[in-house]
Amino acid sequence: MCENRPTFITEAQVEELLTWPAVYEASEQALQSICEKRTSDSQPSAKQPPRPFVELERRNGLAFSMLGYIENYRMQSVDQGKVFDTLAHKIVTAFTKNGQLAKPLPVIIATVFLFDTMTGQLKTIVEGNGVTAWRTAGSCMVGTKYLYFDRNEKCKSDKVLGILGCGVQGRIHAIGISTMFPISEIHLWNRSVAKAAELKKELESLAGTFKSKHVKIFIHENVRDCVKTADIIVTATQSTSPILFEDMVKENVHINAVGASKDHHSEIDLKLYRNSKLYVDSWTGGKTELKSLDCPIEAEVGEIITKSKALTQNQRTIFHSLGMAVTDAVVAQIAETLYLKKKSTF
Ligand SMILES: NC(=O)C1=CN([C@@H]2O[C@H](COP(=O)(O)OP(=O)(O)OC[C@H]3O[C@@H](n4cnc5c(N)ncnc54)[C@H](O)[C@@H]3O)[C@@H](O)[C@H]2O)C=CC1
Ligand SMILES: O=C([O-])C1=[NH+]CCC1
Repeated sequence: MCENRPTFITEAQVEELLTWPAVYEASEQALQSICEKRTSDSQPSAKQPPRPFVELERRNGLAFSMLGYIENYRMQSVDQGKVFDTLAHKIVTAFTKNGQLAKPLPVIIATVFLFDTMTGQLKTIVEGNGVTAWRTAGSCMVGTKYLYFDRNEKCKSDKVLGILGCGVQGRIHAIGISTMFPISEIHLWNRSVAKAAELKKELESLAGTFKSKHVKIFIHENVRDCVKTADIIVTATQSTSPILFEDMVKENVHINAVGASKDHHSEIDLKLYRNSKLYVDSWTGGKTELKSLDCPIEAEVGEIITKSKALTQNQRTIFHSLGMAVTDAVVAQIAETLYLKKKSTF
């Protein structure tokens, strides 16, 4: 049925093509697109149903599917003046024993399929682990800007970043946030200190590319020491019980909650949730995947961006990033657009 074979974009190519300004811009558009309330004609719009999960108990495996359509969005840093629309489907598998294979594989493997929005034909397959990592950091960067840096004047100078969990997500959030925002100190904690030490080394080698040129990096043996001076915290572990408690954090802190396993809210103690203002990437995700969290949700970040809801000043904020199909769609779209541009110049 397909006249041409789909284009295939590898993880290595994704890494080469993506840039932080483009991912930030795309994530901001995606977070606005899902807001039900329209505040302007230029606001992008989108559809993304809740994601279905399939468990393969006997194989220690899990699969879920994320389908999304986003239209009327712009990415000036990718293609000036172009109005994009993207239909994408990401399939994620998580097989917990992959690391123990003779030839180890990542536990999580994601693949994004991009379809022609005029004909519905499959046009591009993008290996999706990099897309997932960059787009998750992209959402948290937008959350950090609107929920923290825009909060009040006190938030404008150099800030301290605390990273809990130094795996794929902890790493990419440390890099993305320090690239886009004035971060003077990065504090790292991981269950095994060796992994935090590895990330420290990598961040030191990248420090010249960060917004603050003299960033200092520290590793800690416990969470309390890691977060005690942090203005912005990222939780990116698979902890099934709370690791972050209210008496550990500063009054005005902003927390990006990324990790946790099946129970999306297990990293943060309930008292800290209840004494913070809780924001989500999407109401759909919040209402389904945070159903068992006994704490009210204030708003979607998109509602703050579009000003359909006001942000209360001087508050502690938690941004719960659950993951959205449309953020995968826009970041895969950056990769496809830049890949085809590069190919056409050869
Ligand atoms: N919100 C979103 O959109 C996304 C969320 N995630 C979630 O983020 C989390 C991290 O994912 P990755 O960085 O890809 O995984 P990873 O395996 O690369 O890193 C996970 C880190 O968590 C730590 N960890 C594991 N169990 C722990 C425990 N019980 N207590 C404390 N630390 C523990 C490990 O030491 C490791 O450094 C996962 O829960 C994953 O499901 C992943 C992708 C997108
Ligand atoms: O949104 C996403 O892609 C994921 N959330 C948890 C693991 C991957």
